[in-house]
Amino acid sequence: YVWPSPMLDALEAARWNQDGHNSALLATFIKPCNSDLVEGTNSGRADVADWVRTAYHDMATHNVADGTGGLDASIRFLEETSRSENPGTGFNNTLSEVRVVNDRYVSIADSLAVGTIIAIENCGGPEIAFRGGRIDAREPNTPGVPEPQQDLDSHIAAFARQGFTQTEMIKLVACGHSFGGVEHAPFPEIVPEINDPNNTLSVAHFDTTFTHFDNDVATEYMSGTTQNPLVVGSNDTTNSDKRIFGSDGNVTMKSFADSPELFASTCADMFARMLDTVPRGVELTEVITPLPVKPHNLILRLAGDTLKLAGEVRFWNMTADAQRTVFMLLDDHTGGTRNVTLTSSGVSTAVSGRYSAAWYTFAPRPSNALTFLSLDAIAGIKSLRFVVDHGKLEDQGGVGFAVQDGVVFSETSCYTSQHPPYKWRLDVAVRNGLDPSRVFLVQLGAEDSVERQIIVETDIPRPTQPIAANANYSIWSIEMTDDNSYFVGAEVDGVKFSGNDASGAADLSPCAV
Ligand code: HEM
Repeated sequence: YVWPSPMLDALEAARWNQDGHNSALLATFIKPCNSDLVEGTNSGRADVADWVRTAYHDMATHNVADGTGGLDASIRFLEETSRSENPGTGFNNTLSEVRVVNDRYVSIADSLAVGTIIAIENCGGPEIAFRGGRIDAREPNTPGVPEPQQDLDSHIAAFARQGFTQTEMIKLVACGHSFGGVEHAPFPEIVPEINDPNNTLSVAHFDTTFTHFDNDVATEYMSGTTQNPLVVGSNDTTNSDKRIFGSDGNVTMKSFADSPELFASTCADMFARMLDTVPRGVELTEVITPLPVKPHNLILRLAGDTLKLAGEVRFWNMTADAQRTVFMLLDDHTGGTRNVTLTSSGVSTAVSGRYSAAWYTFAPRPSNALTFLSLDAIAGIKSLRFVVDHGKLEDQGGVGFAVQDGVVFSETSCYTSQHPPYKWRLDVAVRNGLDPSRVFLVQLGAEDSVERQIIVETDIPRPTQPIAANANYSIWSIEMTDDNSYFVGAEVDGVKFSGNDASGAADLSPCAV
């Protein structure tokens, strides 16, 4: 895709900025892979396993016939987590963690999907294709998660309802049960208390490497050494993995035991299918691959006769190198181009360090604070291009990286009271000649009644008399009386955009009296 595209940019960031500079912190929960931030590292549980199981239980309500259910974060509803098919604390723990990437563009369901992928990839697993665009359910789905005491026919029927054949059932269960195990508290009939200080919740694991993705679940099963509590449990009624794994005469499990590569590639496909099982009518995006060059968190504001620009750019598949030179070319509205040398600001990694990305800040010198580049407000700015080591021009195939300077936050915004009753004024600078059909504010972090982040827009009334900010911009103002933060947005020729510059009473200077 072509940058900027707010939703794809946000999904791409959640997916690929996994660890290090500007990462969304998802990876910190599963680093190292035996961490369980809620239950504790010696609990016998692990966040990676909880996330994978949560994704499956959320999806497992899907019905291919009527299109209901699927990966839609309906597992967040108490009505679902209190069902006997969903025992344990793992679902709530998972949601509280993966929601760090949930925002106005990344649904809770997308957070669960991307969290599951990042967990698997960083704990020994294969790379998994991620698509975004899941829509969070408004209400619980119909029950239908398989349970261990059910017979093989019920499981074949349940997976068929979810859209999977019997062979795919064997594959998906083996892939999932590469992680984690069965915990005593929710399943006392399957697992006794173990009384082990390194396994305080008494979890009987599916294989000996329960925090790491590998084919041990299959090799141990085929060699007869498995301790999988759903295979060798003392009560055969709950030995569902035994029935499922053996249901094709062990053909699938043998192929997995024989080839770790086949197991990994099969699981990459099966996990992607699981995560992409969504209610009918939901349209997922293309597979989100990393943009080779990606501007990040651009902030543009007007201060008198200058436009102030801050931001960073990320170069994919690049490691840190102090000798490297990176230039940014800023093309303005008058045909002029300014050349700025950028400063390295950090490195991020993805997929357990398989990929690195180098980040550069637009700030003229290293600084902890937001340091802005000052641009002439009359010439403005149209787009950015980049050149690394005097080499190839990075301009997205000629279109450049478009920057909108038509509607920006104005630093004349100010407060009269930063405490209840709040009183402040948000000023937006609109470039003369742009003629937006609307200028509005977008409330940061707004949620609807079922916790879905939503975009709440407040229109700023068009001024009856233009108030000039300088020769090229006029001010649109709105009086505010709350303590929320807002982005500035506008609609021009039917196209909506909104900035990254959030402001509230707390961010402003006092109004002149
Ligand atoms: C017939 C189908 C299945 C049955 C009967 C089943 C049963 C179970 C049971 C009883 C547990 C223990 C949960 C606990 O102790 O709280 C469990 C854990 C788990 N299941 Fe399944 N499962 C099935 C399919 C799947 C699938 C398809 C996946 C994912 C692809 C999956 C992933 C997991 C994971 C990762 C855990 C470990 C959770 C943890 O340790 O916190 N399961 N499963």
